[in-house]
Amino acid sequence: MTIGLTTRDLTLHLGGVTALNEVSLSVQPGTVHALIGPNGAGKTSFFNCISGFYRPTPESSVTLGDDELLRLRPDQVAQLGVARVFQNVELFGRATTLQNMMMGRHRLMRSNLFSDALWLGRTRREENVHRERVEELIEFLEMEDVRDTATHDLPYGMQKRVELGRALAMEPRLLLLDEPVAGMNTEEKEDVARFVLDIKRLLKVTMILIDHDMHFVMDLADQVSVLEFGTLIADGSADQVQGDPRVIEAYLGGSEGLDLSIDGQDSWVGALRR
Ligand SMILES: Nc1ncnc2c1ncn2[C@@H]1O[C@H](COP(=O)(O)OP(=O)(O)OP(=O)(O)O)[C@@H](O)[C@H]1O
Repeated sequence: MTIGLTTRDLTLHLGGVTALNEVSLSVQPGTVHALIGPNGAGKTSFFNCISGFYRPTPESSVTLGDDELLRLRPDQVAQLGVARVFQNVELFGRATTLQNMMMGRHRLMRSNLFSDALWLGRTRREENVHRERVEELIEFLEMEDVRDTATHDLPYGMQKRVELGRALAMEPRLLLLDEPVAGMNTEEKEDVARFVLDIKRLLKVTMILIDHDMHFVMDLADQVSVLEFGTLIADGSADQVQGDPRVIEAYLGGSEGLDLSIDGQDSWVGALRR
C-alpha cells in the first residue's frame, strides 16, 4: 500500500543549534517530495530524525501511515519500510552488484542461522524468491551487464545505481534520497531522473528527495518544502516555491544563488516526461 509521511512540530537541538524548529509538513502517498534549502538549513537532520539516528524533542511527531517513528531505533524504522540512499557510496566494494543488492533483502528474510540448520529446504526456497526479486530489480535498473562485477570496479554513477537497487530491494514504502545526483555528469543525472519517475509510476514508492541541483529537483518534485535555519519557510508546488519571495531571499541572501535558469531551453527531465 502506498503510504505518506507527516511531521508535526519536529524540533531538534544539536549542541547549541536548533537544527529543526517546529517543522510540520505532509508528504503525500506516492509522490516525490523535495526538501531544499541553503547549506546548514537542516535537510540532513530531517532525514536523520526520520531514520532514527537523531532524537528530536518529545513534543515532535513523525508518522508513517499510522506508525509513529520517533523513539524507534534505525533498524526498527527500516523494518517499517523506510530505506535511505546516502550521500556517499556505502557499498561493500569487493562484493558484486548482485551480492550488494541481496543484502538489501535482509529485512525481508525470515530464516536465521538456527532455522537454516533445521530447515535447509525452506531456506533454499526462500533464497530463490529473494534472488528472483533482485534479478527483476537488476533488469529494472538496467544493470544486467554489471550484475557480477565487484562494485569497486564500477564507475561512480553505476555505484550509486547499485545503492539505489539495494534500497529498492528492501521493498520500501518510503525512500529517502540524499543528494542522489551530487557529483554526477549530465547523462548520469538523466538516468537517475528517469529511474525516479519509474519508481514512482511503476513501484509506487513515496520518495523524499534532497538535492542542490535545482533543475533536477524542480522538474521531478510534486511538492517542494524549503527550510532555512531549521524553519520551514515555504511549501508548495515547484512553481509556487520558485516564485516565493522568502525562498528567493533565502538563497540570494546566502553565499549561494538559486540558479533556476534553463538557458531558455526546455529542461531535460521535462523532455523525459513527455
Ligand atoms: N552533529 C552535529 N552537532 C552540532 N551541530 C550540527 C551537527 N550536525 C549538524 N549540525 C548543525 O545543524 C544545522 C543543520 O545541519 P544539516 O546538516 O542538517 O543541514 P543541511 O541542510 O543538510 O546542510 P547541507 O546542505 O550543507 O548538507 C547546521 O547549523 C549544522 O551546523
